[in-house]
Amino acid sequence: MTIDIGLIRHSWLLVAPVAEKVTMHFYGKLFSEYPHIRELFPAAMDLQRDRLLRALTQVVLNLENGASLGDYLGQLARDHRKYGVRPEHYPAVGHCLVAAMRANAGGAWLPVYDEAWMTAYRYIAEVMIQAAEEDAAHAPPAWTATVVSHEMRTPDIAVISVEPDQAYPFRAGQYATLQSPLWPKVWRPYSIANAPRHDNRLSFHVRTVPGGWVSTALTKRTRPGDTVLLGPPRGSLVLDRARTSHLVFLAGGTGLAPLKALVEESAWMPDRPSIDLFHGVRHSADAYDLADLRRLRSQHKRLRVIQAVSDEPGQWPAHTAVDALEHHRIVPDGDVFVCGSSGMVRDTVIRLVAMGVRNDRVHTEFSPDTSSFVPS
Ligand SMILES: NC(=O)C1=CN([C@@H]2O[C@H](COP(=O)(O)OP(=O)(O)OC[C@H]3O[C@@H](n4cnc5c(N)ncnc54)[C@H](O)[C@@H]3O)[C@@H](O)[C@H]2O)C=CC1
Repeated sequence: MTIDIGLIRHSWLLVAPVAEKVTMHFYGKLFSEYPHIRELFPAAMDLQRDRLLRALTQVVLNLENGASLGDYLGQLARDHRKYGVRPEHYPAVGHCLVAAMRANAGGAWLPVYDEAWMTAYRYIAEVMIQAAEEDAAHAPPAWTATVVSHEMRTPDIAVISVEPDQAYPFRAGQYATLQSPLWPKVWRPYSIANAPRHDNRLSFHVRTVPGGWVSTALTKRTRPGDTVLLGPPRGSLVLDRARTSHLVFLAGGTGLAPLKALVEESAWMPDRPSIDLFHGVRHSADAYDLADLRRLRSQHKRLRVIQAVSDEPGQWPAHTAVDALEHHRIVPDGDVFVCGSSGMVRDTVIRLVAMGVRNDRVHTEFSPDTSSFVPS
């Protein structure tokens, strides 16, 4: 089948400015015409709507690039298995999507756009159904994991270790989506804070987000012996083992989690890289992982850990992780990994590039179906 990329792009330009209206219309139509599909979704749909928008944008932007579109759709399909999506749901979604775009294009929608989108959608559905089937041959849609330890390290940061009920293959630096039984169908991403271990355990750094359902459930209402659900591992914040001699890690708050996993992984490499890990926190009391970082430093002689405190008047020099990097006059000559809030990541990358660090040496997490990596 040939997808008419020109028609898809042209029609997308008509609806992109009213994309939110399109998604509202889409879900309204989907749930009224196919009520059985409603039960796959959580009660509150706000984040879900955003995800659809982002997924559609990714598809439209990547139509020429078969390999990257295939990878993206494959990941989307594997991740959607945990929602209970089945092949028979795809035609309903395609039908409602095209109808929602047509209805919101201000009368400018042409019949040829219908055909172009249905052709593209059939291709997307085929790729996703096949990827989900292949995945089902060796992995469950989600893993049940038992909480084995739950430590409140500060009044609002918990370090939680879980043991999945079956093997959970992942790479250091990746993240998983978590669901608490207190909020069925609501998933939130958290980085896995350790490299793969023989006992299969995973640890997560969770800060209570005010009003955040999952983060509050995990920090305040979860205890050892409880279970959580884990979606499949995702993300590309991983080490390229071939080119690691000196690494700089810049973490903001609980953005430390994936970088700690990378430190652990590199500690086991035959040619251990030297690592400068900068951990930025707002107040000294937020340095929730000092004891573990000290333990890591004793195992990894080429690891340097520098804590930076940004919001304490009287502390000098008051700084963020990247301020501390400059203060120590370290000029990164290898890969630099940055993880924290989206503002921290954005501003840190700007500073790094201004310092002369090459763009392709800077690694950040970008989750394609969330605007930024925002647990809540
Ligand atoms: N828990 C996890 O597994 C992961 C969390 N994250 C994200 O990391 C963030 C951590 O948040 P919190 O722990 O509340 O820490 P936070 O956002 O309060 O601050 C941590 C540090 O980042 C600095 N910072 C904040 N904005 C900055 C900016 N624009 N430029 C430079 N530095 C800046 C602060 O001054 C502080 O030193 C959250 O946005 C979370 O979504 C990211 C990946 C994994």
